[in-house]
Amino acid sequence: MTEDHYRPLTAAAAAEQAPAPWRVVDGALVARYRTGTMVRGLEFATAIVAAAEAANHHPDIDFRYSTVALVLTTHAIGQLSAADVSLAVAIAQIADAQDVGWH
Ligand SMILES: C[C@H](O)[C@H](O)[C@H]1CNC2=NC(N)=NC(=O)C2=N1
Repeated sequence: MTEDHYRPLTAAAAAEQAPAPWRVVDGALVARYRTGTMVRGLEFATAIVAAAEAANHHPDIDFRYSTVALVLTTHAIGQLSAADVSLAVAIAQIADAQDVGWH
């Protein structure tokens, strides 16, 4: 893990760099996606876990019948880092690829 990977970020910087629907709440990046069914939610979560494993950086996942909600923060430094933004971007790309919305 390079130092840059866990480069600390201010809430403002993370909010600016993370794509919709990600936003900063209480010092963490959060997003809630509407999957519509738990089956699609599992497909979405499975792709998220693959990206998390590849990055060795993991979100908290709240997996429900029609939504998947996510929280990202860097436990190793107890605050937001570049790794959180990077994974948020990857998850937003997975959502786009799977046509998962958030409204
Ligand atoms: C040893 C391993 O690199 C660490 O435990 C990783 C795993 N995934 C992680 N995920 C998150 N969100 N924060 C971390 O600090 C973190 N650390």
